Amino acid sequence: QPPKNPKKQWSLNDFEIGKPLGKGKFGRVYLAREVKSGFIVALKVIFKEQIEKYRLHHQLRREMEIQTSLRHPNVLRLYGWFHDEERIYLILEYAHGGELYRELRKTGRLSEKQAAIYIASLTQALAYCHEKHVIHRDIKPENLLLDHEGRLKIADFGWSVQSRSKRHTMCGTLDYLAPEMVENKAHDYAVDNWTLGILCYEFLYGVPPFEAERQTDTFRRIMKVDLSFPSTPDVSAEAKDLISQLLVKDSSKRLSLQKIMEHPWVIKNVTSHDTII
Ligand SMILES: CC(=O)NC[C@@H]1CCN(c2c(Cl)cnc3[nH]c(-c4cn(C)nc4C)nc23)C1
Repeated sequence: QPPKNPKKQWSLNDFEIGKPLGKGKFGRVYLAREVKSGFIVALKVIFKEQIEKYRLHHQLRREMEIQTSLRHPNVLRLYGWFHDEERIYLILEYAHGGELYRELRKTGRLSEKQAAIYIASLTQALAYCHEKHVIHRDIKPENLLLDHEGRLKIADFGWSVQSRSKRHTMCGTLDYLAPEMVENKAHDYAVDNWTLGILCYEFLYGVPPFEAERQTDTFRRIMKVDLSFPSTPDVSAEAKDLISQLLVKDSSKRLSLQKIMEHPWVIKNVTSHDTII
C-alpha cells in the first residue's frame, strides 16, 4: 500500500473520467479512475451555480462533513473532494452492483431472506448514523446501492441533518423543553424507523404500502396508516409483524433499531455471515 498523504489536494488531473453512472440531485456521477493507484471511484460533479441558485451551500457542506466522517460497511464512503471555478467534485466509493432499485424492478420483489439481509444492513447502518447524531431522512431504493458482493450501501446524504445534539448537553434535562421540541427530537430519529417499515414492505410486495394514484391520496393513506397486506405474494406472519411494528403513527412507539435486530423475522433469515451482527 503506498503511503497515503491525507492532506493531498486532489484535482481533475488525478483522475481518468469514465462513463456516466447516473444523475445525483445536483449533477452527474461518473465512473473514474485515480491515475496513480488505478483505484476506481464514483466522481459526483456538482455545478456551483446550481448550488448558488438553490442556496444550498450549507446543505452540501453538511452532506460532505457528514459523509466524510462516517465509516460503516453499509454507508457509501466519501473519500474527499475538490473544486474548480464552476464545479465541485465529490470523490465517492464506487458501488459495483449499482442501484438496489434496479434489482427490485428486475425481480419484482425480493425473497424474505434477501429482504431481511437488506433490512438488517440498513438497521445497522442507521444505528451507526444515529449514534453519531446523523438522521438520513431520505432512505429510498434509489439511494441504496450494492457493492460487488451485493452488500447494501446507503448513499446520497443530501438531505440528512446533523441533529442539534448539543441541545442534550446544553439543557441537560428535558424539563425546560416544550413538548413539541421533545416530540420533534424523537420524531426526527424515528423517521428512519418508519422508512425501514416502508422499505421492508416494498422489498416483499414490490410496491410501497401507501402507494396511490394521486399524492393527496398517498398523504391521506400515510396519515391514516392505511396498511393492508395483499393475500399474494404469501408473506410470512413474522415479516408482517415487523412491518406493523414499524409503521406506527406515534413515532415513540415504533420498534427501535435494536429491537429490529432482535426480531424473529431477522433472526430467522439473517445469519451472522450475511451481515455483521
Ligand atoms: C444514490 C445516488 O447518488 N444515486 C445517484 C447516482 C447514480 C450513480 N451513483 C453511484 C455512486 Cl454515487 C456510487 N457508485 C455507483 N455505482 C453505480 C452503478 C454501478 N452500476 C453497474 N450501475 C450503476 C448505476 N452508480 C453509482 C449514484
